[in-house]
Amino acid sequence: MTTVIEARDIALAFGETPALRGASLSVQAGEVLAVMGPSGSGKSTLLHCLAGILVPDAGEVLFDGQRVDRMGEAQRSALRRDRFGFVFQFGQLVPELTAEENVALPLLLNGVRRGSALAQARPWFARLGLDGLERRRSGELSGGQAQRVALARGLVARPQVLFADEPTGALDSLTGEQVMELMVTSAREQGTTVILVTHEPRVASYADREAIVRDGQARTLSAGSVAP
Ligand SMILES: Nc1ncnc2c1ncn2[C@@H]1O[C@H](COP(=O)(O)OP(=O)(O)OP(=O)(O)O)[C@@H](O)[C@H]1O
Repeated sequence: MTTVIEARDIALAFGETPALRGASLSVQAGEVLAVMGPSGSGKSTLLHCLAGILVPDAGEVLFDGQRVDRMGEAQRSALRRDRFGFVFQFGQLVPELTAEENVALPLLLNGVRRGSALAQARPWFARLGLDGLERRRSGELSGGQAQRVALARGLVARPQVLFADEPTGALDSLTGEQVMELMVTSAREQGTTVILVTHEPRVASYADREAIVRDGQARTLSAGSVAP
């Protein structure tokens, strides 16, 4: 197994509030890892450090052997754009753009020409059960549809790692399970590693492995909760 991304003993405080206190975690290429733990334990902060959104005060973050914590903002931003995909709790689609333009966005930001970006975006609509919704804007989509569009946007550029922070948190449980199933299946098909923050054990059951964050520290449980 190859480690794709790793946190080594990272600490981060927001002013007086310690969010991470010596958290370590390593994620293998191609695996789906669920990050669980109580509210306020540091899950999102850990995800943001792994993704190069936040820089820890101490410790190391490595992606493909490179020290992410030593990179400048421009380099981290390029890393996020070129190698990572993101899905958040509330899809955060750009409301002025159509669904297919939203999906194509990471490709457009990577310099792919519009025609080609839209051509790569379109197959995702059939794959995620969104046929016919290509031209809708986010205000004209249901929560589950919008989240599937956000998922397609997260995966369209075939990122090495998809970071998902409570991707089903705003959905009812049936819709949430459909989104999870699509996320895990699509990521596995293209070999994308998934790091998924969730409160919900049912959501975590789609993962290969779980990491538990408590009081700013992480520990990983061995495999055993493989997708049904
Ligand atoms: N931008 C911020 N400014 C100040 N404090 C913050 C900030 N972000 C997080 N914190 C604090 O850091 C700690 C960890 O927060 P974090 O969001 O990582 O936890 P979490 O486990 O993801 O929580 P939840 O499950 O409720 O989303 C909490 O005490 C939180 O209040």
